Amino acid sequence: MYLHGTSRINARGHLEIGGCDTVELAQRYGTPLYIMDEALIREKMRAFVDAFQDTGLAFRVAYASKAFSTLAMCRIVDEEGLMLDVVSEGELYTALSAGFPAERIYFHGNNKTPQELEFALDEGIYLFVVDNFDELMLLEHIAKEKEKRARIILRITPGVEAYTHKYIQTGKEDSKFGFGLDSGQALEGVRQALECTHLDLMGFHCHIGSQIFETEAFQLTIAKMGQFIKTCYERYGLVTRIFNTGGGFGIRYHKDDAPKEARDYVQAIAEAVRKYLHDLPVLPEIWIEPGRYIVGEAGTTLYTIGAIKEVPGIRKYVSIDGGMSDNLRPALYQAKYEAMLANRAQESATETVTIAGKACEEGDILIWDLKLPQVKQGDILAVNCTGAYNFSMANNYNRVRRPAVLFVKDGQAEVVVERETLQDVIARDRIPARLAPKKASVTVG
Ligand SMILES: Cc1ncc(COP(=O)(O)O)c(C=O)c1O
Ligand SMILES: N[C@@H](CCCC[NH3+])C(=O)O
Repeated sequence: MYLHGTSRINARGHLEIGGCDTVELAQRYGTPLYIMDEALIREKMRAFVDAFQDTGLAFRVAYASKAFSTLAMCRIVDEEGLMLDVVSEGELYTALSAGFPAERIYFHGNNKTPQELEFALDEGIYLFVVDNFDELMLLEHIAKEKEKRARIILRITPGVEAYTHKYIQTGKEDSKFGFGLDSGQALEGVRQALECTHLDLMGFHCHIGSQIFETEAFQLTIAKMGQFIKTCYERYGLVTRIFNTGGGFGIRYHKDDAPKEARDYVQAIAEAVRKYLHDLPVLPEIWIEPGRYIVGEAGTTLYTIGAIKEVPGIRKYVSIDGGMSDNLRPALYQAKYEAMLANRAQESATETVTIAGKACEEGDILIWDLKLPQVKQGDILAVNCTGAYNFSMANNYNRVRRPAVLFVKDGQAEVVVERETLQDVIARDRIPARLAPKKASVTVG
């Protein structure tokens, strides 16, 4: 397994992250357990900022909080001075509750509700990324009622197909997101936005997908957007102040993945910006909004190995105490992960096994054909690169309790999200009086 950030094998032959022995963490906090390497998160954020600083462009780096959003994470984003992209009132509420300044937050989403728009407007967020004509009218109406002005940028679908899973391609013309560029919707969106008396059109956004390795897709997008931005200036005199090129930068989940460094992505973006936007009256501020690249490699999930079943001559299923409830990505995108035995990290692989989750679904397979030392019940499996879209997509299917999240750094482990309790599982259930039991039958929990 590829070791990221502060991960290493310690003298006891155990996987260590952030100076903490993961086997001890599993014993102390239980499994499944999400572990986040705080130093690596910060390093990734700084890599983008440093790379942009070297380009000399005016820029902003945002963190896409959908990848992993908790109060503690928002504190780190704030301390590192990044902007924050939220896509729901829940993410916005999390950020504000963490003391994240509203003026560094902006709001994404293809169906923001009136309640969400009002909440965000009242809190004074920096801007809204308007996704469609209906939202444009709705936001104008709400801002007018409140006698406020809202900054906006329009989300444009540039018609670029990035090489990634089709469920996470978002830049193609046939997408639920954004104003289509090729169809002319984008230009019409600009015309309508400029007529809105309570909206300030600051610029544009586009995001072509996620887990993208090639820089060419970003450059092609900038080329198309550069042309569009020029057309907007010529036709409407619109000076584009902000051009957000989105996120989507790929990471190394698996040995076959070949991502680039933050610097490579930024240099490619900067090169394309200079090439395709140089003849504008003002070069817009360039924004990016990575999620996965910042937190993905920083996350590791620990599981305890339970039942082992051999299907003679076919395969050996090794079951863990989690699965698609804490990591939906293999079931949803056929995502591939690497893993190791955290308690026997120096031992060489002698068998090929399939890691099965505990959900009541045949498709709950976390990793097919993984090479490990001879596995025993009670071993601790560490799956790496689980920092993005694992905790944030976790669910209670089968009424499974969602795991705790730890931040580890310099030998210290801190719980940033508690493990759900059995009481949490039923906390919002109500029994109508007519169905009330004579007495509760549970004695634990
Ligand atoms: C609009 C938008 N911005 C940013 C992101 C973050 O993407 P990633 O985590 O791949 O960087 C996404 C998710 O794909 C997105 O839809
Ligand atoms: N959740 C997805 C990516 C989509 C991100 C947001 N548009 C993943 O796990 O890869």
